Amino acid sequence: MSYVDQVIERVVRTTPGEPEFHQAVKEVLDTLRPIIALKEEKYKRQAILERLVEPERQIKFRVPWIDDSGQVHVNTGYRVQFNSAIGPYKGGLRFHPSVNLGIIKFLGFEQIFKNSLTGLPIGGGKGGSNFNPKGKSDREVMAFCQSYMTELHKYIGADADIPAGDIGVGSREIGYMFGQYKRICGSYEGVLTGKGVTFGGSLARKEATGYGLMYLTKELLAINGIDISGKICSVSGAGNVAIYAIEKAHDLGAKVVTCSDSTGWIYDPDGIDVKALKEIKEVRRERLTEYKNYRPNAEYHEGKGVWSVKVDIALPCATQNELHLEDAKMLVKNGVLAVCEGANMPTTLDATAYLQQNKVLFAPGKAANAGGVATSALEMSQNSERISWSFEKVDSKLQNIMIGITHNIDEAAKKYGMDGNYVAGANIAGFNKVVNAMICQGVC
Ligand SMILES: NC(=O)C1=CN([C@@H]2O[C@H](COP(=O)(O)OP(=O)(O)OC[C@H]3O[C@@H](n4cnc5c(N)ncnc54)[C@H](OP(=O)(O)O)[C@@H]3O)[C@@H](O)[C@H]2O)C=CC1
Ligand SMILES: O=C(O)CCC(=O)C(=O)O
Repeated sequence: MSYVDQVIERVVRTTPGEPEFHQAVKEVLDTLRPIIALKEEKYKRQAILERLVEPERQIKFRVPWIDDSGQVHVNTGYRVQFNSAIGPYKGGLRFHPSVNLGIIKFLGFEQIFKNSLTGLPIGGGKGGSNFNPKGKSDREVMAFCQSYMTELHKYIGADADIPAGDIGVGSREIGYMFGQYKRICGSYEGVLTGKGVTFGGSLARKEATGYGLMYLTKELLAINGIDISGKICSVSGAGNVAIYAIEKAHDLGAKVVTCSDSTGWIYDPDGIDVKALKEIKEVRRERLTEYKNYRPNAEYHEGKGVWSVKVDIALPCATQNELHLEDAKMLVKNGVLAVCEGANMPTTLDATAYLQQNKVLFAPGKAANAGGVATSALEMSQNSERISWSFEKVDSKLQNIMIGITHNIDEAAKKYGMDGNYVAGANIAGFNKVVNAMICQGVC
């Protein structure tokens, strides 16, 4: 059995019940085979892969909180500090009822390579809870966030581990957690990113993941001789990443005709109205059923279906494993040119393979959505310097980072004879830097 297969087998055997983590490890290690083969003995002796797939630390804790009626609830909190070879742990917090250790580990593992691709000094981590913020009052969300931070503060710090947002965690939650950290530690420091701009947040962080996705998509198409202007796109999700991906796609001359949430999806042939979407999702925190009140010509459908619409570019921006083989087949049948992932691991392994076999340009999330964490790292720089940069300055740095990532993954794929395989390109480029740092730092 090859070294890669031994490590995959060991991961599956020793971490039962973590299918998303297994999926992420398989995807990365499979594409790294040619690189690992070049130095197999050295990596084996150093147990590089065994160290890479084992988190440096995983923290699991009780989060008790009181609802508005006086009832006490208990949720489980997590923080997985995966790899600090190239910088302090960095990665978001997810509050969603589906959260478990395996999901946080897959996200933390992906984050190692993503953060490496940004070119900035940040290691990989992720956290969250099975708490569901949906339908909770602001006071209940605050009570939960304060309780979560009361435990988490022991393990994080501006130079140690810097969490941010993810599904279910936006500026409201980050604000409550920042307030509690400050209160407990008596320290005003850049311990979280995605903060409000009046207390240390960076301009353009809110927009960064979605905008970054579109900067990379535009560049990837351009490398392949295609102009993004005039292209029709489908987006899934209606949260932070989806909203700002749609906004930037429209700025770039493309038209997004779909979005979705966990209950249904919208088809708007005139292009999604971003102002209405922001009002529904960011301000009123409502369901997408409300969209028809703003745009009577749009269609609302229950359940899933965005990938059945004929488009040039598909942008999954909701959650993991939301684009399946049947969806990939439908997209290919409808002539899709590119699939660029705004979410983390939204495309299943067989769907990814099908898209690649059918010559669809496929940009994996760890490259395509890296603009969020990159801008978080820019927020950390501003916090350290005690200054705030203008929106334009941050946005221009973000554009340069995303263009850099696009060329980096393209060149890495070419260098190892896998021209056009951007999954391999992203994994190779991310891996090389982290492994080099791990070897230089000795056995730790
Ligand atoms: N925020 C960031 O900066 C970054 C986020 N990401 C990734 O992007 C994705 C979206 O994150 P973000 O936009 O921040 O999260 P949000 O919570 O802002 O939005 C998530 C959206 O996806 C929908 N959704 C979530 N879970 C499911 C599900 N199980 N089935 C169907 N729809 C679902 C939500 O529906 P509903 O409205 O009903 O809840 C919502 O519309 C995630 O994969 C995240 O890890 C990646 C990089 C950075
Ligand atoms: O901004 C960050 O630190 C993390 C963003 C994130 O969670 C992600 O890239 O998946």
